[in-house]
Amino acid sequence: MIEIEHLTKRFGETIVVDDVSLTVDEGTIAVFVGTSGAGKSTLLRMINRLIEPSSGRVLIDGQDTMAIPEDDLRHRIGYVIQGYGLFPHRTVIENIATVPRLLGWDAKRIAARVEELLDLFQLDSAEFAAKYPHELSGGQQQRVGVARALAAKPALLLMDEPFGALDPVIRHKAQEDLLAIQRRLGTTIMLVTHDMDEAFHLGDRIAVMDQARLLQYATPAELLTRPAEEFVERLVGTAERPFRLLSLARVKDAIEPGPSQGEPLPVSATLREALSQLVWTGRESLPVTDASGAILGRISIDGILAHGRQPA
Ligand SMILES: Nc1ncnc2c1ncn2[C@@H]1O[C@H](COP(=O)(O)OP(=O)(O)OP(=O)(O)O)[C@@H](O)[C@H]1O
Repeated sequence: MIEIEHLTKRFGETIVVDDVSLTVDEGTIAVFVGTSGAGKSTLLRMINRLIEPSSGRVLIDGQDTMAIPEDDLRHRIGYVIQGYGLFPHRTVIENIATVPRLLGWDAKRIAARVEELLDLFQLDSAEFAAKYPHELSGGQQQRVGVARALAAKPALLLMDEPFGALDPVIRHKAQEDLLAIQRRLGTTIMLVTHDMDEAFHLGDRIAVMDQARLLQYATPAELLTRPAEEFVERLVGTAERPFRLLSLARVKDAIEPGPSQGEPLPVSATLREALSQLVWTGRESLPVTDASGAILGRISIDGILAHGRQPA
């Protein structure tokens, strides 16, 4: 668990992060959004002490980060930035092995871990292991960057606009891969983004910052249905609200008994995907199937709309 207590950063007279307190539960993703210059990156960098706090403290699993030597701290916390920060003169393997080497792992253990990560990130070892960063596509570099950050099994992964340089298709794939890997490894993640869709897709909780202050820290559904301030409401996008709510719920949450006609929808689809398919096919309802293809019931436009409505 990560506990941030009254964290503040001043540069001269300017307060860049103002008395921020929040907790990130183990194995969850906290996403930071807000206007440019709100202090998101500074907050993130105070966690691994790339920037020293002016006041307040950060506890990792109950331990004050000020009591941990800086090198140890950075080995325990993975850090991924836009542009990936790969070492240009080191191969993919050498990049990924950086922290395990610094920690003095033996060669066999390092090789096994690198192999495991290449596999996890779908980078074929025979093809990629000996390549240099400039020989990789942006998406591949991004995967190596995240693999490197995870190499020594860090307790926490900090990600500052990790997908900012990727095109929309690769970006979506990178988000899906991150979610799958995070669920598998149980890593705690704090991620900064400008992209609200990304925030709603990835965040167990979303922190909204403006002018150095934390305005709200809540689940995606709470941000939509109970925004703390008008700024939060505007940032999440008033026109997008019902659709974002629908993307947070699944077909299984609105399934009804009874028959229906047409191409079935998987029970794992989001209600937004289901609505899109219903509108596109011009139907009032569609059958729903489980992973084996068995029909479970149906999903209807009326059933979906009830989930996107403003709460009473
Ligand atoms: N070393 C520094 N000295 C003085 N001011 C700084 C320093 N680093 C950052 N700032 C200022 O602190 C404020 C917050 O910057 P920060 O990068 O944390 O914001 P951000 O929310 O991450 O913005 P963006 O979304 O544009 O990356 C900015 O106004 C920035 O100019």
